[in-house]
Amino acid sequence: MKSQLLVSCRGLYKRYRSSEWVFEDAWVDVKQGDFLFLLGASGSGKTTFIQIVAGELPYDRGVVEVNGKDIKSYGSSGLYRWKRKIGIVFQDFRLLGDNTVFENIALPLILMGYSRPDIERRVNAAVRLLKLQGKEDVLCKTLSGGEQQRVAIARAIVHSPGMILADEPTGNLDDLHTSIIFDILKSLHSRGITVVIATHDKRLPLLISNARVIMIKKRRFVEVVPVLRKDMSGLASSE
Ligand SMILES: Nc1ncnc2c1ncn2[C@@H]1O[C@H](COP(=O)(O)OP(=O)(O)OP(=O)(O)O)[C@@H](O)[C@H]1O
Repeated sequence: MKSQLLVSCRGLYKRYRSSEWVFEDAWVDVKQGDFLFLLGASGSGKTTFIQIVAGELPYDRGVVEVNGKDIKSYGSSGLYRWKRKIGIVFQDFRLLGDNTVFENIALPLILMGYSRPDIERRVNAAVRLLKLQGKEDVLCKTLSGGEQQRVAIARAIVHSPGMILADEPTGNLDDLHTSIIFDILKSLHSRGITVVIATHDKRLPLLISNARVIMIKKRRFVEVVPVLRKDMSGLASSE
């Protein structure tokens, strides 16, 4: 069966105001069921790409199709429906420090108008999945970095998105916590969720068999086929 294309990015150009191009004629796609790593040096455009796919950032030229339709042609209600299909783990977590773990995870459900019993059921399931039991009433600002990371993932998946976009989901974590986060991401992927991970850490794709690896090089996307993965060693010198 042919995999469905979730994201098709063709000839993308993006720059911020009058600065240098971040993307220049960049092409990439994300298929349903992918476990995809987006690798690139700091400043190469990983966060920019995630924000464009999430419909949060405009771009200059090219086509970015999500679910078969140019994201620019979605009205506000179409964009809202697309956003409900995805979950984003932000690089800086974007948690509300003075709110509890439960409240933070519940936030997207409240905004989407879920009923109170549904919110409780879904948040409790996410809490169990992310192994946050016992922390529900703790203020987020008092959590460790690894715990905050897990809350950020729980909040991203609580509405059962079809795709999760995670920006440096293991940045600043030690190897043990990195492997805990990856076990969780693998488990989400095995439930059918498409996973896209942006990272500068070229060791991470080695944790997942059959992962797709896309590198950002010279303002374009370059797919690294498994047999050529030794090319990833050149990441540090990429632009
Ligand atoms: N709001 C902004 N205004 C102006 N320039 C920006 C803005 N956001 C990002 N940039 C620039 O765009 C380029 C790509 O940034 P981006 O954050 O997408 O890279 P990144 O690969 O995610 O980096 P990192 O790994 O350090 O987070 C960088 O040169 C950055 O300075």
